[in-house]
Amino acid sequence: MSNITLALAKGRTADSTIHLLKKIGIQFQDFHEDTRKLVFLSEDASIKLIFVKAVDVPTYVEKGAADIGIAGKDNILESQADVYELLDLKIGQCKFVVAGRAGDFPPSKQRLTVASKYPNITEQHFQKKGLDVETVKLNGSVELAPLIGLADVIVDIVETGNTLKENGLEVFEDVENISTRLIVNKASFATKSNDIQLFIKRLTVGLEEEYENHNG
Ligand SMILES: Nc1ncnc2c1ncn2[C@@H]1O[C@H](COP(=O)(O)OP(=O)(O)OP(=O)(O)O)[C@@H](O)[C@H]1O
Ligand SMILES: O=P(O)(O)OC[C@H]1O[C@H](OP(=O)(O)OP(=O)(O)O)[C@H](O)[C@@H]1O
Repeated sequence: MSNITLALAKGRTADSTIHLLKKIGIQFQDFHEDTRKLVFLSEDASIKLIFVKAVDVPTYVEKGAADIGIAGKDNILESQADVYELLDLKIGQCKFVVAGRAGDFPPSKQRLTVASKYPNITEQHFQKKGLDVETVKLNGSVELAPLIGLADVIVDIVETGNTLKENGLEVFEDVENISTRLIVNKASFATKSNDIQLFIKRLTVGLEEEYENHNG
């Protein structure tokens, strides 16, 4: 019987996460890149995996529908979920930045309008700086906002920097480093302590091995 339910983010980090789990001996036989299936049982029957939209992982874990979640720090921060964050899997590394039209920093305005997929992170960042901003929540293609006058700046993820560059934008300020993290439901951490600690230990060893393989 499976003891732990693990919510895993669909999308660009899923394959690397599945690969890491495989390395520590947790395999899902019927999992493949294009699957439409949402629930999987590991071959050793120790883990039930639910495959959910990245932004929803913290919700599943906070509500206890999953004991453990693997998701980006961006979605964990934005959700403000009351969960334990216990491990950095170093997958999906990127960063949050404030960006805008090249050469336009600081925009000559009293109250900035900021477009972002992440309104909570945006407001917290500017609040810390003592700046009152108007936040416009978008669901994608955020880089468009400063180009057509919807916002003065954006708060978004940058990985290679290609999207900013191709749209004539530049980084004004770094906000936070992002990577894939392991989160745990607070009640599960108490009631399933042994199973969860063992899982974390196996993952930690797997990550150390990956690190050693990459660094000679
Ligand atoms: N270049 C990147 N852009 C966005 N997210 C990235 C990038 N590189 C790594 N990530 C990480 O990958 C996670 C999942 O990203 P992905 O774009 O697949 O999900 P999503 O945001 O739910 O997708 P969608 O854009 O379809 O809503 C992010 O939460 C983030 O932690
Ligand atoms: O620095 P880069 O390597 O160019 O990556 C950053 C881009 O990738 C993400 O967008 P995504 O592909 O998720 O599309 P979206 O605009 O629909 O969110 C992010 O929101 C940036 O737009």
